[in-house]
Amino acid sequence: MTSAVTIPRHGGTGGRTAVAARARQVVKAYGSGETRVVALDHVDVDIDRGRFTAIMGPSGSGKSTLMHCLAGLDTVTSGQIYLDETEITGLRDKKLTRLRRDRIGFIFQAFNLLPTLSALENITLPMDIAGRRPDRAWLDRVVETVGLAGRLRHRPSELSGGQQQRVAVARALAARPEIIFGDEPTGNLDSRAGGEVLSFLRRSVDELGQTIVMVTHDPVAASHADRVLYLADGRIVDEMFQPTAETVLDRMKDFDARGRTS
Ligand SMILES: Nc1ncnc2c1ncn2[C@@H]1O[C@H](COP(=O)(O)OP(=O)(O)OP(=O)(O)O)[C@@H](O)[C@H]1O
Repeated sequence: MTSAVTIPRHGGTGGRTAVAARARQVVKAYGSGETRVVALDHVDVDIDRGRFTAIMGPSGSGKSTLMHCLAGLDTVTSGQIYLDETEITGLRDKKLTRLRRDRIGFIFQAFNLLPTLSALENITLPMDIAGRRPDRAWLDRVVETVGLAGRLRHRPSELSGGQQQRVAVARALAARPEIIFGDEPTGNLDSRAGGEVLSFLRRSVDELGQTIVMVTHDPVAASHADRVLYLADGRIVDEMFQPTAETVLDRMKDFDARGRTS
């Protein structure tokens, strides 16, 4: 363990608010007239800092749209999104790009690693681009947390899918973003590799104080979260704290029985 690193704990928010991100009355509509689709219908949500939140719901319910709007990857039709105290809706492109680069981390289903770079070079690439010097002690801690020590000189093609996604997780964690968004981060992995990645995400919340929001279809993946939000037809219709795979699955069946899912 490296003692030089300050580890924020639950409750200790480092002077920031206990809510990492907020959506207020967010509407996102695509198209117009007959083809208009309301993907988000007046969504209000607070994302707690230092917690792991999963977003679930049937196909087309608005999960990715909500994540993209919260992360400033997509604009909203109306309403506001805040990252900590910064309202990101209304920020101009340049400022938004810088905010995403400096304050938000992403993990996608496709690992998006550069094939010619080593694992370590991939991990530090976003910081290199931003001209930021990686905090060595933090980087060591992250690499240790995601279990990559000994693999750092390997190229992505020399790593398994699970290891590649762990590099992507380390890349997201290395810059110490305020919040990490994951869109089906284990969607391309078998259950064992997926389980490993999920436990590293869990550890990064418990041990590094990271805030994570993850879209998933998988009750087992959702069971690693502290809280599950359920979307249906662009609205948050339910939530669950301290989920287990069984309780999540039961809740999904319940929705099915009530005809709320497609
Ligand atoms: N670029 C777009 N143009 C038009 N409609 C869109 C666009 N993106 C999403 N939609 C629509 O918005 C709704 C919500 O889509 P979204 O991708 O957020 O759902 P999801 O819950 O993430 O679905 P899935 O689980 O299938 O990925 C859907 O009806 C979808 O067809």
